[in-house]
Amino acid sequence: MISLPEKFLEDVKVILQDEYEEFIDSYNENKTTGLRLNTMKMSKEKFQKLNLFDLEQIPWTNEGFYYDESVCKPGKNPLHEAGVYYLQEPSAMSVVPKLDIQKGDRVLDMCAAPGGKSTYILSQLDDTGLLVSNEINPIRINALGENLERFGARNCIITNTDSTRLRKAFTGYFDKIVIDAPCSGEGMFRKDPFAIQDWTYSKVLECQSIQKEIIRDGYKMLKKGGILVYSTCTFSREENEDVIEEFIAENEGAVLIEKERLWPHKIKGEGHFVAKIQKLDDEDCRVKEMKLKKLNNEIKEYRNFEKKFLNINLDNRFMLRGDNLYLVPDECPNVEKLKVLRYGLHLGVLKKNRFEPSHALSHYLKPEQIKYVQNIELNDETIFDYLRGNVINTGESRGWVAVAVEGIPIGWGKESNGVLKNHYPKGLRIKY
Ligand SMILES: C[S@@+](CC[C@H](N)C(=O)[O-])C[C@H]1O[C@@H](n2cnc3c(N)ncnc32)[C@H](O)[C@@H]1O
Repeated sequence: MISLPEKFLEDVKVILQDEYEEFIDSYNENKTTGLRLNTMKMSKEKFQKLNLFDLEQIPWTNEGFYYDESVCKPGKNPLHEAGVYYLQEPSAMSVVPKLDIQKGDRVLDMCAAPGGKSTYILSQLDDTGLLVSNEINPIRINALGENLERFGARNCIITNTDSTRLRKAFTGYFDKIVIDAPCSGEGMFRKDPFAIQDWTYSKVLECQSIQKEIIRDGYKMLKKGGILVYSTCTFSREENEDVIEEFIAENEGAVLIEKERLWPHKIKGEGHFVAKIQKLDDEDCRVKEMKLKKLNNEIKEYRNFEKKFLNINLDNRFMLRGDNLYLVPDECPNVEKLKVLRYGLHLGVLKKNRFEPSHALSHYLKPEQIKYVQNIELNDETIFDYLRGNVINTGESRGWVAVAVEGIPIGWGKESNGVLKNHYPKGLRIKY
């Protein structure tokens, strides 16, 4: 049995009373592990037909499955690199369904890295609406960028700022907001011994003060009728009910729709707290649309690439940042005052007399939108060679070719004289 902080145990005993022993016994069980399907890339039916990893349905999430990490490693499967699924702790999958995302919604994820909630929101938006995915930490934001890119994000802006600046930019703008707040991480104890070492009661109180600030700012960014979902992976009353109750008491128009605790002795998961609030009061919104310059000659090389290698013609909602070309979301607020990591989909780089497509573009496009696709079966070792950065002998000379696994594009290669030169990004190449 792992050794847990005394004060933590005392507080949980007060909350759980008769159930306390059952809760303590759950620390003798193994941690649970799950994956969540990206339905923009593969249907549930097709995924289940592949019969991988001996999966078991997670009851509260249609797209979520348990797997047993002692018998399989889904993180090392090429479908993971292809963005077909995301590895996520099962109880954390209970958060996004509470948002009841509708196609076309404007959604904000305020504390987004590494992307567990944002990737889920993206698949539910299904290439419509807008996701603003924000992360305050400039290092953690890189993993967020990679995960969103892998999921095939187009209608997504990634910002790197604090809640106050965000509030000033987006007052009254969003239909849905998720705050997966920084917390003392008590629900991580079974998963990560460092979380136990790192825990102190002062950390609980420090987190509470940050949480109160974030929820205040978050609420201001909702439009009338909008929904805010607040969640933590911790058990303390201070960071959960206390934050929500104080907030509701201070805001007349805020209605608590539901709150739920997932306990590891009651469900198969590490534990979570989720509260859903609706805003009934008015909020003035002054957010302006981003002004886009029509680009013609500047993007000539992109248009040449498109004509030669794609089967689609993208709308002229382009933006140039240096020589980086972006396709901005259909609805794009002016974010010029914020620090932005991605303005929608990064299409690629305009170089002298040529266009080089981005890795993100290969993940966004459907195979039928690409002229040349080199498909590799999941059980063919060649796919691992590609992911390691090796060249592939194809015997053809088609130029830009998307490499796909089970029909899902996973990256680019440039083919000439029968050889496909590898363009899988160096930082993502696998070492096994
Ligand atoms: C629980 S994690 C988010 C996990 C993420 N939602 C997911 O599902 O993958 C909380 C995040 O809040 C960020 N954070 C820390 N302090 C913050 C603050 N003052 N304002 C906003 N976010 C903060 C942390 O960097 C961390 O990435």
